[in-house]
Amino acid sequence: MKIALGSDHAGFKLKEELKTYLSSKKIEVLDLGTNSEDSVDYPDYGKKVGHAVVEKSADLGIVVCGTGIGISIAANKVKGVRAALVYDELTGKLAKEHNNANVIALGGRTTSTKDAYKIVDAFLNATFEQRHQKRLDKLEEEEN
Ligand SMILES: O=C(CO)[C@H](O)[C@H](O)[C@H](O)COP(=O)(O)O
Repeated sequence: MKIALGSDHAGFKLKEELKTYLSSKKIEVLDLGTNSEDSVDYPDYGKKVGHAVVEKSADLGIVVCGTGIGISIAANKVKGVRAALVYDELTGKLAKEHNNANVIALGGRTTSTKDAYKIVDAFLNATFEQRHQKRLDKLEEEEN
C-alpha cells in the first residue's frame, strides 16, 4: 500500500506527522510537498496528489490544508478522484464504506494530530460497500 501525501503551508505540520505515523505502520508514503511552512497555494498540492492517485503512482491520497476545504476541492478537479473532507472517525470510515474515496482531506488548523491518526486508521481499515457502486457510477457519468 502506498499513500500520496500533499499539503499547503497550513497543513505542512500535520502532513509531516502523518508521514511519520504511516511509515511507522510500514505503509509506503509518496510525499508530494509542500516542504516547509512558507506560503504556497493549496490547488497545486491537491491536484498533484489527485494525479498521483488516478495515474496509479499511489493507491490512495491524503491532502491537508488549513481546513481541508480548499485542497479537497482541488483534488476533486482531477478526473477520477473522489476526495472526501473528513473530520472524525465516522466520516473517515464512511468515506470508504459509502463513497470509496480515493483521497481524504484533513484540516491542519481544525483537526488535532491525535484525531487525524484515528481518522486515517478508520479510513484505511474500512471496506467499500458494493451496494453504493451505482451512485459512484452516476458521479462518473458526470465526468464523462
Ligand atoms: O482551506 C483552505 C483554503 O480553503 C486553507 O485553509 C488554506 O490553507 C488557507 O486558505 C491558507 O490561508 P493563509 O491565511 O494564507 O495561511
